[in-house]
Amino acid sequence: MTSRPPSTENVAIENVETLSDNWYVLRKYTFRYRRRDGSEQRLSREAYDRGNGAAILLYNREKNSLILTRQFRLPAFVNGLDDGMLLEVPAGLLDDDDPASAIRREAEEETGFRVRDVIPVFTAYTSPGSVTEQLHFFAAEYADRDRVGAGGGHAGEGEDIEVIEVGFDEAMAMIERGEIVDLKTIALIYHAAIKGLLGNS
Ligand SMILES: Nc1nc2c(ncn2[C@@H]2O[C@H](COP(=O)(O)OP(=O)(O)O[C@H]3O[C@H](CO)[C@@H](O)[C@H](O)[C@@H]3O)[C@@H](O)[C@H]2O)c(=O)[nH]1
Ligand SMILES: [Mg+2]
Repeated sequence: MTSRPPSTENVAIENVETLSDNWYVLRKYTFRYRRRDGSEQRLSREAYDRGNGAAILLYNREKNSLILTRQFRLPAFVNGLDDGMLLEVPAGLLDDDDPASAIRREAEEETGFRVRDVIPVFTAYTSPGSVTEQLHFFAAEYADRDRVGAGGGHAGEGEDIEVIEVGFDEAMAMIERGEIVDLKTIALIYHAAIKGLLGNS
């Protein structure tokens, strides 16, 4: 996020306080907000800034399949996800890369697949009431020969990522059975269905 807060004729940020700056940054913003009826309110809101990210649907038309990752997610674990193991499309933070470069890097680190052409699908705020993150969604076709490594992520950073190839029909059924419960993953699988990337065999 930019260091200088934005403003409009209806919103003026008056104060920014850093509440936590440990791994990522939690800030408290105090701002004047002009309501639609013209009256003004002074409000404060907290926003968690962990940077922006990218996610990708890796799909294979011939096999009618896609690549998912499975890893332990502490926030989901402490909020009701049985053993904390979450199925997701490959995804990661941009760090200092542009979205397309970042998702190529993350796809290879996490799954071992080196993808060439990545197609931008859409960009969306993942949790706009509390988290600043914008997530860039991509799709790319993969083939077995594109696998150049085992994936798995960075063990030194605590990543322990299992790579799973799933049939499209099974992935749709897993959403319905509540076995795929990650929103970015559901969004990309539904995108594949709606656009006929998979499932139209
Ligand atoms: N030490 C420490 N490490 C952390 C912490 N939080 C995250 N990490 C480490 O930071 C790295 C982040 O990995 P990425 O692959 O870049 O990000 P991600 O966690 O997969 O995030 C992706 O999925 C998120 C959830 O859907 C998205 O929010 C995000 O945009 C991105 O797409 C991982 O090695 C993770 O263990 C923390 O509080 N402490
Ligand atoms: Mg990741």
